[in-house]
Amino acid sequence: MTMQLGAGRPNGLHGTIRVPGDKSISHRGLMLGAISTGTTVLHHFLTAADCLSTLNALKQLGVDIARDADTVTVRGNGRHGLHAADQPLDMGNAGTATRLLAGLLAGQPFNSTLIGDASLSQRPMTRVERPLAQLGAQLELTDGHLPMQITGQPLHAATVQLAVASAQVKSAVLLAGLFADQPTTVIEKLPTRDHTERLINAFGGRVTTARDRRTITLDPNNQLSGQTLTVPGDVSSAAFFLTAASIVPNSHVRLEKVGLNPTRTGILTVLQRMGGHVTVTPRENPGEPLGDLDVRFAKLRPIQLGAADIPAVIDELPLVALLAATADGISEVSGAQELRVKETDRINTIVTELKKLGVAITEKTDGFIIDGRQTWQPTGQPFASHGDHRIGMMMAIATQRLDQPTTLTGEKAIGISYPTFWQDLDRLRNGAGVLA
Ligand SMILES: O=C(O)C1=C[C@@H](OP(=O)(O)O)[C@@H](O)[C@H](O)C1
Ligand SMILES: C=C(OP(=O)(O)O)C(=O)O
Repeated sequence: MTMQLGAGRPNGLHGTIRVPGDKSISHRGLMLGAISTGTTVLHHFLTAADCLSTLNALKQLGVDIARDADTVTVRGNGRHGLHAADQPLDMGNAGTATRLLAGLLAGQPFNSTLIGDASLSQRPMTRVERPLAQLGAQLELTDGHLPMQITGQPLHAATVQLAVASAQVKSAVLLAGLFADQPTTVIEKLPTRDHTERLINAFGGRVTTARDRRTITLDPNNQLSGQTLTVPGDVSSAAFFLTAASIVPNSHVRLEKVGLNPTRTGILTVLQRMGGHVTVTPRENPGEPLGDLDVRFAKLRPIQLGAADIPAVIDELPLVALLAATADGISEVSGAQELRVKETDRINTIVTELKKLGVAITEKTDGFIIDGRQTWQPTGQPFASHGDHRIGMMMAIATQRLDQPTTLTGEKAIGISYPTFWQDLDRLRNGAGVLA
């Protein structure tokens, strides 16, 4: 499918939006609700394809879940209440859902099979199989990938040192650890998003993080109980409009009620370091930090990012590339080899798409180098998502700087994480609720 995109607006993008709920928190809220006693209500749940894969898988496991617009009600089955599914669980495109569920299902008294779409079936699963095996889990992969057969086992305590900086792997071990006989400790390579830790505690569990921010211990001895919470806006979705307003002249955009968990806000640090004009107004919120972001067009400086910077900005690196493509100098991103195993090889798809804009970008094994001083000279080739939601949205944002219409193929992928992306973009193009 090909979509026509209008030329950028000379007056830029204007207005206020509230982006949909956080994808990471929506997945986790469902899973923890499912094994809690009592009812969990998630307001501002992300009703995108990835989170619906989690919702449907949990229904297949015997959980009663009702959805009314973006409010989801989960009637928890308690710690020992999940049932075997009679069909394989189809995780669609969702890496997070697959890895977290692998952890949750490893310690159940029944077997499960996980499958996924073509992209997910190429993503590495040994990264969860190995650490979970240390707790006694039995996962059988297909040449390191999906389909995954899980033979439910009683799990035991372990201290697990992770080989990759991945919140998905950490969370898989913690969710499995909820079903182990003794406390589980996970030692991360670098601190990664801590939504699982915060949410387990919010549901009445007990997770502690040492001062090094990398050593996390879970005590499995508490029954979780259902909660009512409002999912913060997804900072990874807000990042598209933070970028748009920063690179399209004359823009001024406000993003309300965005999650500002410091393990996720690398894009704000990047924008500040590049000389972007962003103001953060925090709001009171239990559990997860929240706030409003006000952003205006700015002339940007180049930036250098290394391995330690990557986890807090991992999903926003396509946008870092786009920001760098407008900056007054040479930017470099290193230590980002994890991008090669996302929905696409994102290093390759970023480079391929930005080259179509005439951007001076060089591919490295673990990142890219971009000279933003060169004027963009679009080649006229249609832009492509490559089936990757974040690549499709990055290019839709890039075209807001162009003064001619363009086309995008594979736009359907955007529904994986941001089904209302085009409405929000149109709203800002039309200057809805214009700001001074
Ligand atoms: O835990 C999560 O919710 C996620 C963690 C990240 O993956 P890794 O932890 O594997 O890097 C991120 O890319 C993904 O979009 C969501
Ligand atoms: C990498 C992503 O998601 P997942 O790993 O859950 O497919 C993403 O949303 O950018």
